Amino acid sequence: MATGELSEEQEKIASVHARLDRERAEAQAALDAALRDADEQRWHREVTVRTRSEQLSRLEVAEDGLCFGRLDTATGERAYIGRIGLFDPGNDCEPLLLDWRAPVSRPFYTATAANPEGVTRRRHFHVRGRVLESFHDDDLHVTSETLLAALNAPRAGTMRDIVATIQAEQDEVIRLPHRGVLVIEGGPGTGKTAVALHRVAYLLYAQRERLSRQGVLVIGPNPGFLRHIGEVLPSLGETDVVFATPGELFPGVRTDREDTPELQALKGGLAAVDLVREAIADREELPDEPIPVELEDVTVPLTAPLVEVAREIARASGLKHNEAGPVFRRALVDVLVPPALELIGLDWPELADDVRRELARHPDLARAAAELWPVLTPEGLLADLYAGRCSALGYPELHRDDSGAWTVSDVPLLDEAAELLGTDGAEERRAARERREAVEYARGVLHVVDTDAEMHEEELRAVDLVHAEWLADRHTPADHRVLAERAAADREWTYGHVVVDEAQELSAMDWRLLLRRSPNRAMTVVGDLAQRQAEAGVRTWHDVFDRYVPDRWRHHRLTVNYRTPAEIMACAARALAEVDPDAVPPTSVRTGEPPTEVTGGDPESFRPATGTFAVISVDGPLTPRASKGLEFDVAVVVDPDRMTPPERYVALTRATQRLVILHKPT
Ligand SMILES: Nc1ncnc2c1ncn2[C@@H]1O[C@H](COP(=O)(O)OP(=O)(O)OP(=O)(O)O)[C@@H](O)[C@H]1O
Repeated sequence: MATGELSEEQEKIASVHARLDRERAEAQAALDAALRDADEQRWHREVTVRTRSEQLSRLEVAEDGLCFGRLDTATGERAYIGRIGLFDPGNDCEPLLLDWRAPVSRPFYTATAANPEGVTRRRHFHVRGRVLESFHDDDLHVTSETLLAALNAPRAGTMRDIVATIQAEQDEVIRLPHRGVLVIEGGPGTGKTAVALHRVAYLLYAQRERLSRQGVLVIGPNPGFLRHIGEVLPSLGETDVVFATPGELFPGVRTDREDTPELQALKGGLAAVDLVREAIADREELPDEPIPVELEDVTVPLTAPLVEVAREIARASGLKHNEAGPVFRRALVDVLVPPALELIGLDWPELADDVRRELARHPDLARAAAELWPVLTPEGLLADLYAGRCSALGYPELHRDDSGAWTVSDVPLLDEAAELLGTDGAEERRAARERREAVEYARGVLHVVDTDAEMHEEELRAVDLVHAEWLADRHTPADHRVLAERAAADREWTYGHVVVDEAQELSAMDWRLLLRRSPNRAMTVVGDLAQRQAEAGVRTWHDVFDRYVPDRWRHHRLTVNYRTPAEIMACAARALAEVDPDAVPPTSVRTGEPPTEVTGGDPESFRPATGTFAVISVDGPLTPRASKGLEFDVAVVVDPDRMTPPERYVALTRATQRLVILHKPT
């Protein structure tokens, strides 16, 4: 590495930083101006402030490792690759720095000696702050020095982005143009999570307009995992992403309580849809005793057979339970008219109309309708089911004392119930009323404007140009919450893209819920069937996706292990063979030290002076289940023989440097 060349490259890096500084100053000035501008309409100002703040934070996070590579091509071109794209306005907007996601940057990740894609040199920069310490050129076929340096470095508490070292097999998946469900499968440490997150960043770049309107949902198994991966996308400047665990997918509920494996299996199977249907049907009741409805002259008994006829009419309407409530009530009136006339003893058509009117307004009948066909909420329905109704339905095992203390497996059931119950229309009626009022108000405003000034007939008037509906829309305050907040609070929100990590753990009912959130079926699904710990989880990907996207799902396998050195992987491979004798373990890219096996002693004694550390044991502090997707420089696995084979496989593949197997003395 010649000194002259180093200072030439340093100059280049300084110039891209200078450009970044200028863009930041411009964005800051625009933000300050928007904040000062009191004349601008409030909603307009809020939008400008938000857009500028987002732009500013994107530019700020790009600072760290802004430019990490250079590509030279056979045609004599030279391009610098970085975290964002920067252009030179003084030079016809020539690119100064290419965004890593731009199509022209692709050969930086994919060129090989066998297929150089026109690349003659790939250069990696090692930058600290803004100072270029060194660089090296790789010869397009050996494992890059930069990759090994990144993999050998001690881990921070949270996952980092890998933009500077994405490998060719990973790049292919990150940019795959597939529009349906993409299943990425691979053993532990093959970079599935890293790839899925970089795919999100890539899609946000390639389809920004659509995805920033609809947002992206990323599902991870538990809050610890979400914390672990939570920094990757912000470090790439992306924020329109909602992160959630399966226990947070029903608005208003947030839980990490687990049912027993038996209950998870019962609630997770598709038969649970019928269970929810039965629970609703159970609330469309017949009276034990006839209910007296007192009319002016006679008292008519509302008997079970009459209610049954009304119930059949309501059910035959095909409407959801809550939406069919008014149908049931009208049917009750209809079925009561003939017995009422019989009791009165007269059968005049006009009298029938009077009786019908009286019944329709009758409080006894309204009360009876509300009891026999109540308006139900998903939470109320399931709480009543678990509190006792489950026994009569043949599921006594569902009973629990704290019926409203939701578990993760209740979440898709609540969502199913919301689907089957529908709304009672109150929300829609309120929205329609507010809109009517806004239009009325706008009409009034237009009327004032129209009559205020004296005008000639041929002159254009406000009402000729502006409709009341349009004016009302302009003044209805828009919802300015950030997308992530709006989406997370709305059960009917549909996302532009859904990513599911540790997907092997999700039940059939979880998938039903998630596919509702993704009507366009644009999903990236990441998992490893050999690591499945949940009883109700995925057995084969065909089971899940043949049902929903028979010809729009693709399976892609990653085979290289970037986390665990070969010696540790060889030990973990024995656990893998117990899970599935035919499974092929991933190939480690690094070698390291063999695992240490000891009997007795304090796990804490293995804690390294620096770097991350965990003790994984069925009794905690970190259980195999909670360790899913995480990694540590040093991992102590306590009594692996007490774990199930998939638990053991997960626990033994968490270490990046050193694995200690500690047997408790018997
Ligand atoms: N190209 C790469 N450059 C640098 N680091 C990488 C690269 N690919 C993966 N890694 C690192 O390898 C480690 C394992 O990656 P990741 O957690 O995504 O694997 P995984 O397949 O999701 O594992 P698991 O199945 O155990 O959840 C992470 O530290 C990740 O940053």
